[in-house]
Amino acid sequence: MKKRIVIALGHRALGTTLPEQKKAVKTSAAVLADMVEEGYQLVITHSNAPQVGMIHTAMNEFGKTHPDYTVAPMSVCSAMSQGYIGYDLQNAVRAELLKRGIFKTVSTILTQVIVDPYDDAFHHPVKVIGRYMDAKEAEAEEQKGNYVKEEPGKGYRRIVAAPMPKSIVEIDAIKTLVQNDQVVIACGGGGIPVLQQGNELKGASAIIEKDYASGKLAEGVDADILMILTNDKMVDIDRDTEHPRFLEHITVEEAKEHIAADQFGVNSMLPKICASVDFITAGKGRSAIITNLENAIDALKGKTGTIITE
Ligand SMILES: Nc1ncnc2c1ncn2[C@@H]1O[C@H](COP(=O)(O)OP(=O)(O)O)[C@@H](O)[C@H]1O
Ligand SMILES: NC(=O)OP(=O)(O)O
Repeated sequence: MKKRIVIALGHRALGTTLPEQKKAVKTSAAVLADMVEEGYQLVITHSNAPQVGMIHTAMNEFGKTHPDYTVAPMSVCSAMSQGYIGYDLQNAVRAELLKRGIFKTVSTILTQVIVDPYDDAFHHPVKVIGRYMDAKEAEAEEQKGNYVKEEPGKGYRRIVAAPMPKSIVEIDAIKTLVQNDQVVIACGGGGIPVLQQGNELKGASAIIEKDYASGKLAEGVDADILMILTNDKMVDIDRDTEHPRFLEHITVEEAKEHIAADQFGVNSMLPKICASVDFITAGKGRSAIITNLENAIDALKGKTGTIITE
């Protein structure tokens, strides 16, 4: 039976601007097509913070010349980012598969993810989105009721709430496609955060951390492997000391010990490790791999990367 894998593409595998993304998806598509050739069933997901910030800025610019325009909600910008990234990615993967004589539908599912309206994250925005702003632009954002954070020496960035994903609304559609051996892109940018109100789903002003959504997605499609592709070949510990150590193969228990020892960046590596631990713990025989695009295929063969198992 084919192994099912959820692959989460981070910033490096996607690029941050339009031309960068166009180029990056081609490089990523070649690796994703290698995985199809290796016999894996793929569910792909991705980051979106630079793209969603860019879309939000563009929508606001439009508003300046259209007085009856109301600011585009973050959930709408999130949906646009899924469409825009998914469009580039699905075409790049489709073309790469065709080049190899593989005829497989690649589609993007516009995915909504339910969040809890009482999630404490709504009171403590931490998720950085978009480009750097100068002090004047930052002040204008604050006057609109938005939150900004200063990064000394670099400028200001917008920050939004990052509530935890509770459930994936379109999970049955995603499962149907992957069960039929099609390539699916889903839960992009952590999914569009929505609040359940009776029969209605209302967009929430937030961005879900894509690593947590990736873990939920991997659970939802009952994947064998959750692969998170980020900047570095391996996760390390004691990284700010003279003796950093790469983690090759660790168990969930060891991962938990490193979490307790604050070994991981709170808004960068920690969500990747926590999502991996939750995914592995929720099933049997599962594993998670954290590495970069260049080493993805070798990591699947157990030759490199940080591999986490039960
Ligand atoms: N212990 C760690 N090992 C490896 N990387 C870490 C660690 N702690 C923090 N990081 C940071 O996590 C970054 C990757 O996370 P992030 O910037 O969120 O990227 P992505 O877009 O891939 O999700 C790395 O570039 C590194 O700076
Ligand atoms: N949604 C999300 O987590 O995006 P980034 O990985 O770009 O921060």
